Amino acid sequence: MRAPNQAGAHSGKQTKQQHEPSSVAGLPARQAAAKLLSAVVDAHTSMDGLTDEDNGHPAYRALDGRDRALVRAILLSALRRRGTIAAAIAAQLERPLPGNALALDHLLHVAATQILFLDVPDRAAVDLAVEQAKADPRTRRFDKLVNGVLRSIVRQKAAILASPPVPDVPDWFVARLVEAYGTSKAEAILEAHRTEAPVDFTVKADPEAWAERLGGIVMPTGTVRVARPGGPISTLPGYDDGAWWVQDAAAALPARLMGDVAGLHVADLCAAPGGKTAQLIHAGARVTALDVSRNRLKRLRANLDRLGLEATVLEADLAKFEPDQLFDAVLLDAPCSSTGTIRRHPDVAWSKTPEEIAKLAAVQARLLDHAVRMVKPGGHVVFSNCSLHPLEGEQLLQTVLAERDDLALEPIEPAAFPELASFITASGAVRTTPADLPHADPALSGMDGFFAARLRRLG
Ligand SMILES: C[S@@+](CC[C@H](N)C(=O)[O-])C[C@H]1O[C@@H](n2cnc3c(N)ncnc32)[C@H](O)[C@@H]1O
Repeated sequence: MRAPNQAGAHSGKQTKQQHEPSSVAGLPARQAAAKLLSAVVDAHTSMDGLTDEDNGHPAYRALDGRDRALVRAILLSALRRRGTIAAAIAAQLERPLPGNALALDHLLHVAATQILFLDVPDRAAVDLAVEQAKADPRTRRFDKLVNGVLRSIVRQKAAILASPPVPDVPDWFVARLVEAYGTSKAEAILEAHRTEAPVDFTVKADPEAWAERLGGIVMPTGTVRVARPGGPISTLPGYDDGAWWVQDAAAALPARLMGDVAGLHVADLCAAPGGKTAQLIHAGARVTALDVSRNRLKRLRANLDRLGLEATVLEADLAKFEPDQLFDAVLLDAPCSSTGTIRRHPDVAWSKTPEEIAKLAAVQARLLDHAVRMVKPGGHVVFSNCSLHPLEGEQLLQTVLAERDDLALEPIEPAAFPELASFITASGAVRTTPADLPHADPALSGMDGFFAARLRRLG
């Protein structure tokens, strides 16, 4: 198949997209999927924002519930398997698409995703893609190429899916993983990323009984894990009674590193939507939960209400916050690149950039400085985030500790936390990745990438 030449394809930047009104069923959903895919990979926008039911992308909000669900499904698979899909498309072309053929590229990705990974009839995926190409001046002349490439992918589907895996994240991301974890662990992380994450629950009590009721298993760390819950979360048993909350197995670890917090006044900084706040209150702490985001604090309040738990909630920017008292202990679950959550949010690998990771590391160092000032001398500060990149974890901590003499790392002892032993690093911090907590069933494997360290304020 011949790829279009540079002159024949126009980038979104050069030509305004002019969609003709479409009466073809299913076409608006595919058009919206291509627009949102472009927003993630070209404009580095997060999928959560684009698919927000009230404030999301207009093309998404114009769809009904069924089409919105289809767009989300297309995007999740298109981003999770982007390398595989790109390779399948490239293999059908005599030469690569030019870099400015973005609209055509996104259209092909959206259609190939449906053919390879979704339960959409192949014929519908191909025909709608051809219609989509014809409806857009940037792609109109390539309708035959679209048809040929996609039909070829349909014919080769089994072989494509059986071929050796290629990375489904950008090259820089692979390089960072290899640098941090070595080739074989990096490959295991990339493999874990290919399967959708299970749903994890932190339960107030009796994990075995809840695992049975929810149709899941109890993980070695105490989290209840369900591969495919039988319906929306809010319809599951125990939801209305506040018996549990959804929280990845790795996200449940940092609060536990604070040890026995019963009776202590603990500040949960960067607290929303409140998973760790709930753990701390449930463990007997008096908790002040602070976050800068009003919307996210609304979710925190709703979550605590449902769980029947109480905290003092503060809307404030931690970087400017001056407490009128010092806390016994502080948890800082800092805003980060979220690259540890790639299985749940496959857009993260494509929407984040190395520059952003460096900036976020600097923000976190500043927030940690404020967090330390808020704890009484002798008190614990647990610092955590859901990044896979050492720049935001191991390296950040090393720099902070080298710069200040009022802070010491208090290593996590495997004897005190035997269930965490395999995640404890040589220096006594906790590091998890999606390749950890393996299970024979990939749908029950893995956990988010997290870094957590326990520090003590000395003076
Ligand atoms: C990783 S999330 C926290 C997740 C939460 N700890 C939990 O377990 O549910 C990071 C949070 O940091 C908040 N945040 C970002 N910058 C902040 C700042 N300068 N001050 C306070 N909160 C901030 C964000 O609004 C976000 O809710």
